[in-house]
Amino acid sequence: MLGGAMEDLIPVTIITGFLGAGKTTLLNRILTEEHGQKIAVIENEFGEESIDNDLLVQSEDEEIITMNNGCICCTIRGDLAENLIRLMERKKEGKANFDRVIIETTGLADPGPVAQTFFMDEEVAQFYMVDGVITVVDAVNGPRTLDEQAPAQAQVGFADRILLSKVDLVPPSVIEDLSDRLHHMNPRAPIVECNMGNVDIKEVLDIRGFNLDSVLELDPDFLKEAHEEGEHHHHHEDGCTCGCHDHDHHDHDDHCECGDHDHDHCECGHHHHHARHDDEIAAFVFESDRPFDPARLDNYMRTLTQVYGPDMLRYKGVLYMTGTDRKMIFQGVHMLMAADLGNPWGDTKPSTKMVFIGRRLPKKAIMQGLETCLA
Ligand SMILES: Nc1nc2c(ncn2[C@@H]2O[C@H](COP(=O)(O)OP(=O)(O)OP(=O)(O)O)[C@@H](O)[C@H]2O)c(=O)[nH]1
Repeated sequence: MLGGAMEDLIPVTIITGFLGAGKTTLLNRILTEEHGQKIAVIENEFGEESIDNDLLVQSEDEEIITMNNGCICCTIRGDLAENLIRLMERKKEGKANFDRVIIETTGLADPGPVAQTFFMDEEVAQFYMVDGVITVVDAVNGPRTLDEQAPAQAQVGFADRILLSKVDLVPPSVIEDLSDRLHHMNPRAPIVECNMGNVDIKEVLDIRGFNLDSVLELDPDFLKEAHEEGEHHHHHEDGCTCGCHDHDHHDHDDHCECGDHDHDHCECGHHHHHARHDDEIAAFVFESDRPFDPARLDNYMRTLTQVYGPDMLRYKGVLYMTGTDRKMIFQGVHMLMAADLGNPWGDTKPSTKMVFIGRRLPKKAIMQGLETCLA
């Protein structure tokens, strides 16, 4: 189960970001700041020599475990669980003193399986909870990395917070474009600029990204664009002349045949917000004023995750359901889902808002599928 945010669980922050993005710089900054927290660090890197370990400032209070015989998102995932358990045993024996853990992944790691360790491994889940996934995106190399590297995209899709590093090295227009792009890939994650890892600690620790109680905050502009785009589809189908026969995929650019890959200037005259980059990872939002039928939704979500789970990075929603006057808070990571009753709707008009972040998900089919679950 996700989100069993019990007070005595040790919060774990997962720092990801592509090679050279600035993860170690950020981590060093956190470790040197006066925040009064005792932090254990798990460093994962490739290669036999632990280089980053030497780069990390070390004080006597810190536990630093280096895992350099493989990648914790794949080959040595079991070792991560083992290390976490060993760390907890040492804490119990009074040999290690920490009240939170930070994991720095390799630049190529997919944070999904790393986060899943905390839900799938029962022993680990007994002691630890994921607080959040922080993804560092480099403003200098980020745009190219996102174009070329699937793991970099997954890291963005998975993030609870995106930290933009090296903003000191690029003009504001680059930051603006990159932020815009990241926001469309993952509207859930606030984007925070950080220079040499310099960021308010509150943006990194205790963000409760996996907490079921946390509200779903989506930028109204993103929602507005999502609506406009929906309207556009209908309009488009009525008589578009751009020659693109697969309008459902227009926003993802998958099968667009209009031949214009810079859709900002697509000659069909329409404005394609999402298609500026052929990003594998994208987000969409489902909204409705009608309540869901719980059994139908449960059934549908199970089927959906069975088929598309590997490509469903993060999904979250505040749901309007029949049979209760309370909000249903729902979220998932790949195949794992969890739902919990939240506060009563009270004076607010009940409505559903769900966001899906994934790898080339069939947006139209999922929207239609969800529609059939409405009462
Ligand atoms: N100018 C500038 N340089 C930065 C910033 N953040 C990091 N760097 C530099 O970028 C380089 C890479 O930073 P690291 O923190 O080692 O990056 P990393 O993500 O840990 O790299 P890997 O462990 O190789 O994946 C270093 O030389 C840093 O000093 C920043 O905000 N501005």
